[in-house]
Amino acid sequence: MTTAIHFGAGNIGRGFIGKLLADSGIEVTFADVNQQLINELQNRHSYPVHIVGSEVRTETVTGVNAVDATRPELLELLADADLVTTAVGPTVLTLIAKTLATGLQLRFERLNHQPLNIVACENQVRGTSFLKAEVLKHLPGQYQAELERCVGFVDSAVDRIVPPSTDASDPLAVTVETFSEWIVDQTQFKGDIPDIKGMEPTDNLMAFVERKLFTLNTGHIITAYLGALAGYRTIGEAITDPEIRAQVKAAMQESGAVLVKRYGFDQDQHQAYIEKILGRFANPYLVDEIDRVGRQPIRKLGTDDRLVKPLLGTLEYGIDNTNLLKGIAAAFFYKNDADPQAVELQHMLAHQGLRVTLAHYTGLDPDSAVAGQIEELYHRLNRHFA
Ligand SMILES: NC(=O)C1=CN([C@@H]2O[C@H](COP(=O)(O)OP(=O)(O)OC[C@H]3O[C@@H](n4cnc5c(N)ncnc54)[C@H](O)[C@@H]3O)[C@@H](O)[C@H]2O)C=CC1
Ligand SMILES: O=P(O)(O)OC[C@H]1O[C@](O)(CO)[C@@H](O)[C@@H]1O
Repeated sequence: MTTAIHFGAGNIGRGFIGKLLADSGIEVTFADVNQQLINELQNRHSYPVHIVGSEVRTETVTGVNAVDATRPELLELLADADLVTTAVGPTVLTLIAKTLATGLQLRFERLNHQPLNIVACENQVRGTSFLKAEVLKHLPGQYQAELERCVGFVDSAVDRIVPPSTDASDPLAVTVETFSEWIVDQTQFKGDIPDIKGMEPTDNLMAFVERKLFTLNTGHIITAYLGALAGYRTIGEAITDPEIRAQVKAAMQESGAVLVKRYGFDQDQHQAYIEKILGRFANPYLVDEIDRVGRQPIRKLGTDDRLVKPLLGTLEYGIDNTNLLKGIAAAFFYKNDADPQAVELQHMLAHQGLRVTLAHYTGLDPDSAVAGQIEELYHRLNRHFA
């Protein structure tokens, strides 16, 4: 039987990747640091997934186990596993890299030369390649050739909206939308590509990664920041505001024009993809807090992330970008005392002003025309919502 270790028994871990693996007959062990989740999974070996859309149904995932990610038992499991997946968040990849390297060393010391594939399922362009670079920092030099021979680091794109569950009666319950898409780079596997229903191999991953991040995530973050400014609490509330919906749609069309130009997507199909995403944001059965989608604004303002990368594409191809610029301006209003990045952003903004803060976190030239436009839009939004 194929065995998989999945790092992160959170929303995507339980509601998406772990479920697909278990449904495909793979023996899944979740590795996490949340003791309550670990205990519940070890006791019950199963959990419910509420799938909500035009129909609502509950499926039960069975036959799963859990291990404390800080315990040596995990290393034993890594020494034998066929597949490792993660859904822990990009910042935690750096932390689990050391554990992975130690497990791989044990595997190689035991002369296990079976192929192992590792797939990071994060909102990050080529997150698995990033993880590989982190693992290599911790793996002694004599094992690195073996790693290249036997371990596939497979980049992927993941798309399913899974907010924290509102089912207070069960800590393992998870609520997911009907839609799901998991696309993996077929060129990076070692050995056979595992047969997992719902995992789609492609030889053109970057097109799909950028399509997802710079459409769904771009639209989502702009919904969150404009929604927060207008005083809404959830994405569903914000996207039903006609003005916000129109701006979010226009921003996705701006980034969409870049994607169509860069990857040759069919224009009409891409428009339908945008409409479908707007419908997903408005899913009345999902309670998705603006603070979940807006979290870590500094990461999201990064040069390669969902706001600035599409903007740079519009500059490259000479495409209109008014709504993307407005989305970036709106990010500077995002306040959340529980989010250290939101606090840091506001602190710098208050002390250094918009241009310097913008340039610092986005990499944009503070004297560029777009920086000037963002500043102007920032002041306009300030006046509008004052
Ligand atoms: N929730 C969503 O709708 C989507 C999320 N994603 C991405 O999936 C990733 C995970 O997101 P969520 O599942 O929403 O987050 P989450 O916070 O629900 O789950 C993360 C899990 O990782 C665990 N964790 C933290 N540190 C760990 C460590 N050192 N070792 C092992 N486990 C550790 C946490 O305890 C938690 O259970 C993120 O990269 C996110 O951007 C991608 C698509 C959709
Ligand atoms: O998980 P992140 O990168 O913080 O961003 C939240 C985004 O990820 C998702 O959870 C899933 O793609 C979206 O709902 C949202 O745009």
